[in-house]
Formats: sequence, C-alpha cells, structure tokens
Amino acid sequence: MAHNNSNTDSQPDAHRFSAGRYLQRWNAEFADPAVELVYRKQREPLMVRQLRYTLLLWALLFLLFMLPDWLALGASQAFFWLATYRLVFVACLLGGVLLLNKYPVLATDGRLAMWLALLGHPFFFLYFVLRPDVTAWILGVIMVLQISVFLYLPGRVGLSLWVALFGWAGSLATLAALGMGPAKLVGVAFVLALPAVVGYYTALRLERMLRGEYSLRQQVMSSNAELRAEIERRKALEAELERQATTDPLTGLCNRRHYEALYERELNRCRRQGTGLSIAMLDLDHFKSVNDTHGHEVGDQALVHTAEILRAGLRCSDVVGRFGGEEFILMLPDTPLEQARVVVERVMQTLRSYPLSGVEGGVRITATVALTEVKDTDGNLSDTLKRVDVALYQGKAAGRDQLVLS
Ligand SMILES: Nc1nc2c(ncn2[C@@H]2O[C@H](COP(=O)(O)OP(=O)(O)OP(=O)(O)O)[C@@H](O)[C@H]2O)c(=O)[nH]1
Repeated sequence: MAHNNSNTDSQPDAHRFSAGRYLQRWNAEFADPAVELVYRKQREPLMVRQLRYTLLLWALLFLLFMLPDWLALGASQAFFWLATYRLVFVACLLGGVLLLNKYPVLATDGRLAMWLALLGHPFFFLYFVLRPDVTAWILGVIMVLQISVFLYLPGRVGLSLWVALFGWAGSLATLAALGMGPAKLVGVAFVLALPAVVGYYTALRLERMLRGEYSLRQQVMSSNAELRAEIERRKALEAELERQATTDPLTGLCNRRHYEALYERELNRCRRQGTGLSIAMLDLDHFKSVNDTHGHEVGDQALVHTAEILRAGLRCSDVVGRFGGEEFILMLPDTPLEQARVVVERVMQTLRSYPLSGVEGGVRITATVALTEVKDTDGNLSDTLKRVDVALYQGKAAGRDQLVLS
C-alpha cells in the first residue's frame, strides 16, 4: 500500500490504521513511515525506561561474570583481554544510558541498542578463542542472547534480526577458524538458528499485537471525535431551528407563537405574585408611505431600527415581539399601567428623536401605541389584544403618534 500524505500529528486518520492491515509482514512495522513515527513517539517514555534497565542489567551481568573468568583463568593474559573487553563494553553500555537520557528518541529508533548488541557479540567470539574448554557453555550463552535480542531490544524486529544474524555468522566463522569440522559446524548452525527463529517469530507476533491494538485505539478515538463533532453539529442545528421557530427573521424579535407561550408563563407568574402585567401594541404610522417613497429595503431597515430602539429602551425582563407587518407588541411584567405608561412614552420619544439614518434626510418614524394592563377577566392573549386593537384604532383615528390607554 502507498500513502502519500505524511501526517505526523498525534492522531492520524483512522482509516490509515484499519486494525493492523497496513503492517509490513517481515518486521510488523507500519508501512506508512509517518504512522510508524507517531506510534513510536507514543511508546517512547515506556521504551526509554525499559531500555535503560536492560542496558544497566547487561552492564551488571558483564561485570559479574568477571568472577568465573578470574576463577578459571587467574591473573593470565587471557583474563586481561577478557576483562579489558568487559570494561570497555560496560563503559559503552553506560554511555548508551547517558545518551538515552539526553535523546529519548534513541529508545524507539532502535539503532543505539542494535549497535551496542553488535559490539557485545565479538566478546563471545573472543571467548571461543581464549576458552576453547568451555565452547559448549559459550554456545549456550549465545543462544540465550539470540532470544534476548528479540525480546529485550525495543520493538524494531528488523534491526534485531541483523544482530541475530551477526551473532550466528560470527560464531560459526570463529569456530570454523578455530578448526571445527564441517559436520559439527552444521550442527552448531542449526542449534544457533533455532533460538533466533523462535525469537524472531515471537517478537514479530508481539509487535503485530501492540501495533494492532494501537490502531484500534486510534480508530476508536477518531470515531469518538467524529461522533462528538456530529453531536455538536446537531445541537447547533437544533438551536438554529429553535431560533427560527421562535423569532421573526427580519428583526430577531419573538414571533407570535413564541410570544403567546411567553405571555402564558408571565401572566401566571404575575397573577401568583399579584404584580401587574402590561401589554402595549405599537403600530408604525404611515409605514406604507415609507415603503412607497424609499423602497421596501429601507422599509425593512426601518423595522429593524424600530426593533433596536424597543429592545434598548426596555428592561431585560420585558419582552418585545413582532406579529408581522409594522406591528410590535411589548410585554412588561411586574409593571402596572401607570409605570408602563412612563416606559412606553419614553420609547415613543426615542423613536421620534432618532430617525432612520443612511437615507437622504433620514426617515422619521413615529408610532401609535395602545397600552393596557391585563385584567383578571382576560383568559388569553387574544382577549387582551382585542381591547388593545380598539384603542389602537382610536389612536390612529385621533391623528397617530399618540398613546391610548385601555
Ligand atoms: N418593508 C416592509 N414593509 C412591510 C413589512 N410588512 C408589512 N409591510 C408594509 O407595511 C405597510 C402597512 O401599511 P398600512 O397597513 O396601510 O399601515 P400604514 O401605512 O402604517 O398606515 P397606518 O398604520 O394607518 O399609519 C404596507 O405597505 C406593508 O406592505 C415588512 O416586513 N417589510
């Protein structure tokens, strides 16, 4: 497979990870290098810890095994060479730990561990030369090493394979150089190959499992993110639908349906608390001529302008609505008629004082307003509005731009 886009974000697309399908067969690494890098980055802290312990353990074992050397070889030249190799190699291992602390990426990159493992192997080849009496033991140790290279080096099966091949070939070459016969060499080749093969396939399965599990986790996380985004989108859509269902699209004020619901709620509350609820109907004067003179668009602007003045001139708890046309309705909870009158007169005055700008000469707007306080006999909004309509009609007939109480 080939992916062209190299995404190094911490969460690459889910479809790039369909449950390990994109793992390379021979080393169980992601075929997409970008995905492989992201995966290694995520494992880095754990791998650094593990590799640090492994290197320190190797260093300790290398030092400890100096004791059997001493017991077998005493203060001989062979001991000196082996001890020197041990000390140099231990120094390299400790250097590796220091490098690892400074560059944590070396843990998952795998090459530091590979070079250290390659450096450690010739020690055993030297052992073959200096201790021919314990060849079988050395072969045993190398077999353990073959497996441990796969199990303890960080998840780069491909690199571990090189180390195992080097140990296998180096051991055979050394033993051949020391005069081992072909029959024995073939036997040793098989014996040494066995742990390498077992180690390789075990590590391959382990790495495949780890990356497969990582892939699944990424898919789940990505699906969750998509789900969350979809939920957010639907919530926004619902809110928008709700807004459209309850507001007048031109002015953003409450529409009639919503207004009636709010009226019910406020009326019940005001009756319970014994406070007055006043309702005013505001009808713009000669609005037809605004449209006729300046055009429908300016007429719309005048409606928006009026809505802004109404909203700004009232309390937050007051409710302004537009029932269509050039009619606005004001609901003033907890406000008896006399107080409402003051408020409405103030709003009418503001309307008079602020003509619609942006049009040559401005558009002067006035309104006729009918105001009433909801009575106990009013069953619903229509009952109240009937009274208001009559008052409004009277206001219009009486010359407009005036407030009529009913
Ligand atoms: N621009 C615009 N005009 C509207 C809208 N709704 C209603 N109108 C206009 O408002 C005008 C209302 O006219 P009329 O009912 O005669 O009332 P008026 O001209 O204000 O006269 P009076 O109320 O008697 O003072 C009509 O020309 C409608 O077309 C709207 O949403 N936008």
